[in-house]
Amino acid sequence: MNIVRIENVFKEYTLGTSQVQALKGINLQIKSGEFLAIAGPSGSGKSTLLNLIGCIDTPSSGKIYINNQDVSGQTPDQLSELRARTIGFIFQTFNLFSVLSAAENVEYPLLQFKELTASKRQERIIKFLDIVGLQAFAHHRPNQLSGGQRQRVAIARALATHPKVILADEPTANLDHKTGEDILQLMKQINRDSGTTFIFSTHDAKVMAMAERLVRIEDGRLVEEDRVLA
Ligand SMILES: Nc1ncnc2c1ncn2[C@@H]1O[C@H](COP(=O)(O)OP(=O)(O)OP(=O)(O)O)[C@@H](O)[C@H]1O
Repeated sequence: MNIVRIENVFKEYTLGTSQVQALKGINLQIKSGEFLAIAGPSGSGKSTLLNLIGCIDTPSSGKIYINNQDVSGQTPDQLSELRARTIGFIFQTFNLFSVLSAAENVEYPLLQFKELTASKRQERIIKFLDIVGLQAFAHHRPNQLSGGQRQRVAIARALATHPKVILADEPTANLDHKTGEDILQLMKQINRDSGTTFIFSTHDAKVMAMAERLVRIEDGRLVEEDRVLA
């Protein structure tokens, strides 16, 4: 099943009096369970594409289907519901709340789900901090954690809502090479164990090499047949 289907998508930004064509006719299908890298140089359109897939922004034209739902016809409330229940986000700057502990950061997105009791939330916090190897750091605040540990908290937070797709915009950009590789390995392990689809952007060749499928974007276009890596 295709968890993401993108049909002839264009995205144009207005910057002052000029127009920037960030995406120029993107077609892409992503199957449930894929571990996919979107690679390309700075300014090529990677973040724009991830923001569209994540329903943070809408295309200028073309269609995007997430989990077989056409997102263009949805109201802002429907989109935020789809986002909350289907998509997890990981950012290059981690985006953790500095005044909350690791456990509270993981709990935060769960608070919007009224059907989850406090004890169910606790179960998920313990489960996902355990998966990312941070059970001993549950009460630490972000400034008491290393960059790699902060990104692990962000991964646990993204997983906690049981999303179908995790979107990661340059998840290793602020990490040293070894830590970045460990984070990618962890994401890959979770992908294999849980079947969660991962879509991440990168311009780092070593990170691309760890993807199972690689799609290249250049100047707003997919520039070559995407290839499945060994
Ligand atoms: N909000 C915006 N307003 C105007 N132009 C924008 C906006 N966001 C992105 N752009 C432009 O769209 C193009 C694609 O940008 P995008 O951020 O998607 O690239 P990217 O591949 O993610 O780059 P990077 O690797 O540097 O993050 C660039 O030319 C950029 O300047």
